[in-house]
Amino acid sequence: MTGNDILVEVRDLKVHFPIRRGVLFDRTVGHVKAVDGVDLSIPRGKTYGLVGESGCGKSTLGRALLQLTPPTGGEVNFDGTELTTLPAGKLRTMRRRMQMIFQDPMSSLDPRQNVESILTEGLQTHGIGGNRDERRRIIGETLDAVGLPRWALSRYPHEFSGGQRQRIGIARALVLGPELIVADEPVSALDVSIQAQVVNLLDELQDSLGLTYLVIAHDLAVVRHISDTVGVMYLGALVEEAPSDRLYTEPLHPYTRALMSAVPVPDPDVEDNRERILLSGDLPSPANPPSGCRFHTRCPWAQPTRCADERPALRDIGGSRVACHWAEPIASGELRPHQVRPQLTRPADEGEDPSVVSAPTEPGSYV
Ligand SMILES: Nc1ncnc2c1ncn2[C@@H]1O[C@H](COP(=O)(O)OP(=O)(O)OP(=O)(O)O)[C@@H](O)[C@H]1O
Repeated sequence: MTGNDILVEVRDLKVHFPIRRGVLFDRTVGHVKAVDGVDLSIPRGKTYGLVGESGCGKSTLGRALLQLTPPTGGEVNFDGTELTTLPAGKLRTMRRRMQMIFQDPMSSLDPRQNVESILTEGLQTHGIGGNRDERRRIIGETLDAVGLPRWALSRYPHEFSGGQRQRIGIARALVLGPELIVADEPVSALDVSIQAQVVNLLDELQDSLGLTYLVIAHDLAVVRHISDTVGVMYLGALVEEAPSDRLYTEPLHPYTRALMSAVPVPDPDVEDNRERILLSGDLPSPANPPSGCRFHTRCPWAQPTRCADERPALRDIGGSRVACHWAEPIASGELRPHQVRPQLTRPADEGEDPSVVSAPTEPGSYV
């Protein structure tokens, strides 16, 4: 097995949810294009971090990858098997190898089941562990792996802290011996002090068990340290994908640059002088995405040509994949962001906060 052995390959994946209206006769009046043409691959034993703001389609992509939400189009290949056309019975068998960890362990764990029952359920469903002793052995090893004591078995989810509950969630996935784990916001419901422990646990488990991860997070800091590759999503599509270090040190897509510029830096001197990129407007609706580049309505570098009418493909630029027509002149500084004018949000005599500025929305020019 090599680092380039691809475990998961996603091609042109689409998930379009129908928008239905009508009381007597249901009719489809449009579609929410939650995922709209995503290509990505994850080598075995590696971590792919997926980031982007709320509503950009991260969770839907994770669920579609595991076929928990049926894709509308595209392909998902898992270890050589195409999942989108797999008969239901075979897909159920395959599920053991692909597990999910959720954001809020409290809502994903049944409060009426104790830990032993939670962990036994999956083993029984998949016919793992021939008898009670064998199942107990597997469960005991899994508890050790996630750092939970044996007495946890007889306890219920509400008797644990948030961090311990997430360990139960991880144990529930792990007990089946999966190869791929999709972790959807695995630490965002936890106290900051606990987040690092859970991230470290995921890291250790990957090392000891050779797991492959898709880690979904809106927080760039969470994925940075555990990801080998990071993909940035905007309105259902990847806008940039790069090796983790490179993405953070050399973001190329204007949206990635804006996300990075919002992350505070601990060094006060750097913090005072760092570039901050303001995005104008809200995230457009995935039911009615902008034409051309979906980011052009908020992009500080948007140009009068191409951006509004030509959807940029993800293309290779020195080891990153970037979906921007103007990535090279932006990176070189030849193309500059539109100036952020101090434009007050309310008339001056209404007691406004003069520090509040908004970026202009009209496209600028090549300078
Ligand atoms: N079952 C569904 N039916 C209709 N629309 C849906 C469904 N699930 C998600 N969506 C819509 O798809 C879009 C993407 O949602 P998704 O939850 O995948 O985004 P996300 O990036 O994971 O956001 P968050 O971090 O808030 O979960 C959103 O506009 C959401 O409202």
